[in-house]
Amino acid sequence: MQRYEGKTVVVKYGGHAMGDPALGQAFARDIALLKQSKVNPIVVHGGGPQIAQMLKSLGIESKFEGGLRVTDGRTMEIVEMVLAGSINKEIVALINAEGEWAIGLCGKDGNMVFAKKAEKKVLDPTSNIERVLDLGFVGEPVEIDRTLLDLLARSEMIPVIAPVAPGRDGATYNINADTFAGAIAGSLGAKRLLFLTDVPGVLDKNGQLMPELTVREAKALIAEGTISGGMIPKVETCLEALENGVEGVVILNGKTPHVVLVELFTEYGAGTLIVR
Ligand SMILES: Nc1ncnc2c1ncn2[C@@H]1O[C@H](COP(=O)(O)OP(=O)(O)O)[C@@H](O)[C@H]1O
Ligand SMILES: CC(=O)N[C@@H](CCC(=O)OP(=O)(O)O)C(=O)O
Repeated sequence: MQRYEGKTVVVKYGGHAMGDPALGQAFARDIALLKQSKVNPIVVHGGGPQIAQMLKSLGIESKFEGGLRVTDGRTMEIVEMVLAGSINKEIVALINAEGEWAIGLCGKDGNMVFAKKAEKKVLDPTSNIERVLDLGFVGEPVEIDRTLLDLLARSEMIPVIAPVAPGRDGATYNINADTFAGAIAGSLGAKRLLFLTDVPGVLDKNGQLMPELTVREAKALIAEGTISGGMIPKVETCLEALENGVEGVVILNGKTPHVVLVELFTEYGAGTLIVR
């Protein structure tokens, strides 16, 4: 445990890893245990499937471009309601039930994160011309003020953060939770950034877990197509976080009970560790 004492560990808790009450409780227990072990845990959560469900119940269709939710004004209201409201408070309550003091936040609180409208470019396969996608209120984090997080690190509180942030233009932006977690971890120079997803980690051509990867190896796996789909932006976020000063990033299965503790406190860990 000593290896992480006094160190910051950012845990990205994805929407696909949530839902099962027993798993949720095990996750909250791990986070509580980190705090009790003098580690500084910070939870950044997603909630893609839960947003989709709420939109559906309101008769609004979910639309994605390049893995990002096209977010008009009405959708942004629902995204904020679900992410910074119900999901955020659910995670806070789970951690509090383990005897700790969690505090639910989003980028707006304490002026923690400012975003700007995302400029996602795609190459049109037929014309080979690059075009900029208009994703509405999808943002990317551009300014992070660590004052509040530093204050909380010295307190009993565990921050639980939703990936919603204001822009200097007065709008509210929806940010991909992986991107948001990477930006927070980078700004704090975190010791570890853990991504809890729905696969054991990065798998090789034969579907076998790769316990450790360097930046160079990860780039090669993307180029040869072994890393594909949703794993591409996740690994790219990992590489960016490493460039920004995070010491190690791990992709692991959030559906395995107590995976956070197994990763941090056993010799072999649990998922794929990516290092510089
Ligand atoms: N080499 C690979 N190793 C593991 N998963 C991969 C790989 N290539 C593509 N994937 C896909 O990436 C998915 C994880 O990305 P994503 O669905 O975006 O995760 P999340 O919703 O947790 O953010 C896996 O479920 C898997 O289908
Ligand atoms: C811009 C964008 O796509 N934002 C995401 C934010 C939530 C998220 O990323 O949740 P997961 O981690 O569960 O996928 C969305 O609206 O779904």
